[in-house]
Amino acid sequence: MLDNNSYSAHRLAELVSDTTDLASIDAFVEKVFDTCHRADELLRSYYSNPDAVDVSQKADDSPVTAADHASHECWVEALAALTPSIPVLSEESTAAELEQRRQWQRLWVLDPLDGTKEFIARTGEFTINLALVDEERPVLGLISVPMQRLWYLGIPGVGAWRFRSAEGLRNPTTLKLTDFGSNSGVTLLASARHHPGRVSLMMTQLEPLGTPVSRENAGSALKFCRMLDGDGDVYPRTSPCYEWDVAAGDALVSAAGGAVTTYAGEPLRYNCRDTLLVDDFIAVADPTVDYLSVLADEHGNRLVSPKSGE
Ligand SMILES: Nc1ncnc2c1ncn2[C@@H]1O[C@H](COP(=O)(O)O)[C@@H](OP(=O)(O)O)[C@H]1O
Ligand SMILES: [Mg+2]
Repeated sequence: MLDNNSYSAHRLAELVSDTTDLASIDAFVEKVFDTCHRADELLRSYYSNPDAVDVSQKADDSPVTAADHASHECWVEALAALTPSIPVLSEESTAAELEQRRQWQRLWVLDPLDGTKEFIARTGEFTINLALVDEERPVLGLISVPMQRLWYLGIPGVGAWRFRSAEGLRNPTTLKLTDFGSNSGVTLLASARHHPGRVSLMMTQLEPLGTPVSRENAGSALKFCRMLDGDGDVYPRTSPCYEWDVAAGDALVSAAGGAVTTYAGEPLRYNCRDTLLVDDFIAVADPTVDYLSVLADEHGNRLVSPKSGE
């Protein structure tokens, strides 16, 4: 599947070189997919048995369920076996487990269940996000969509693909954002929960770049997947979110020829601050379109803030 001869593939091979018995990056990806199968099954089994979901509130008042914890345990155990020297930063890691994280140059960034509110509300719009980060940048991103039985894998500099989980590594669809061409309109990606006033302000700002401006809703990291499917042009984030919500999508969109940047046009950097909240960002399918000229000011600040439009 992969071009194992490219520079990025060699670099990735080096990064995971403590993995034993793996002849190629394909073999490595296959092992990751084995775990994905198991975690997907776990999430689907909780999803079909709401009585077992057991919702509680975290310190930041966001919900967490038995499904988040089960997926976390599944991944942490599998990644420890696959890449013993690469630590895991998960949404469900404890503070003690993350105490040394700023010293980690290379790490897995995991959201074992992104879209917990959607999972509880039974919209099906939840994902698993996994990224391998090296020196503050993602070098591999995987988003699993358990209810659609799809996996999206991106390796910047190598490529991006969508797989049907039933087929594993066989018959991937290559994802190239440039293949979709341009039409006259602009489709903005947002969550159904995102504030309508804020989203409509941004839609008005986008009008100089093409009309009609339309909105496509998708929860959590599914916004990245919709962009990779050719169903969205721009995903400007207006509300806070964490590194595990974004790192895998960043790798995937970049690998497919799009871009994810701050509002100053800089790449996002991971695991390099005390906070795990990610910088405000904008993901775009076509980096030649100057979205920042209408969505940011000359200092690189977004024009629509979390309080705008309320
Ligand atoms: N006020 C807030 N602060 C930080 N992160 C937030 C937030 N509101 C939503 N999020 C993040 O956004 C994710 C949902 O994405 P979206 O808003 O695009 O649908 C949540 O993922 P989890 O469900 O994994 O907690 C959560 O991490
Ligand atoms: Mg989560």
